[in-house]
Amino acid sequence: MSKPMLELHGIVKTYNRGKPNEIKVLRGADLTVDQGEVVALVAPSGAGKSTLLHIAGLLDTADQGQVLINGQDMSGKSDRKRTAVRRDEVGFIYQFHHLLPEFSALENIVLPQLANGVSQSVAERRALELLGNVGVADRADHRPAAMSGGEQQRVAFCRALANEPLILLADEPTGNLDPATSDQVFETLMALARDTGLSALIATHNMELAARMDRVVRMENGVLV
Ligand SMILES: Nc1ncnc2c1ncn2[C@@H]1O[C@H](COP(=O)(O)OP(=O)(O)OP(=O)(O)O)[C@@H](O)[C@H]1O
Repeated sequence: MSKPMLELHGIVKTYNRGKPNEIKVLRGADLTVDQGEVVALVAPSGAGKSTLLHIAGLLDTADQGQVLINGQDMSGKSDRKRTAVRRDEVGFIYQFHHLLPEFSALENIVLPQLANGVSQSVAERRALELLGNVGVADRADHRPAAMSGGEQQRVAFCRALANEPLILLADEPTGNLDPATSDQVFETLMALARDTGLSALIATHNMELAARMDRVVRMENGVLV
């Protein structure tokens, strides 16, 4: 039996409501991602992929509609509750990685674990293992500014997985990567889905990569098809 991990029901989002520059980005988007399922989200630039991911990841709120995470309806929940669910159950890879510039790659992956009560030694071991999976263990002591864009992206991927989320949301996670590295990150993701039941929703412009995921959904005129 498949278990829904992320459910979006009738998500509506309008920016600049009532103003001349009003833009209706989401007009009733529905989506279910099951446990262990990796779904590609494909749409032209500006269609609303980031908006949808931010709402799904509880970083933003919808005007209408419901977001359920692991069966739990998050609509109307307090900020405190939403923050706790986001921290414990959701991993997010931003379009622009948002690594903490004053900390090393390792520290960027250790810190969210410490915030979740994991010990320093366990957190470091996990961070190094994650970095190793995507071929950047030798960059563990580098700060983001001393890494290439692709290396930073891979560190952001590891950070998103640091607290063993149920759901990974990613905004163009392989955008800066060459084909071989992109493949390595992708294979790591698919192995995690297979072995740990991680669910993922991945926005991408890379159609070849999208076709290798379990399912592709397209955003058209503010709905998912
Ligand atoms: N905070 C905001 N205020 C007003 N308009 C916004 C805001 N955020 C996004 N938009 C607009 O909403 C639309 C959807 O933006 P979004 O970033 O979700 O698209 P996207 O599909 O992720 O694009 P890309 O592939 O280029 O990253 C765009 O027209 C954008 O200009």
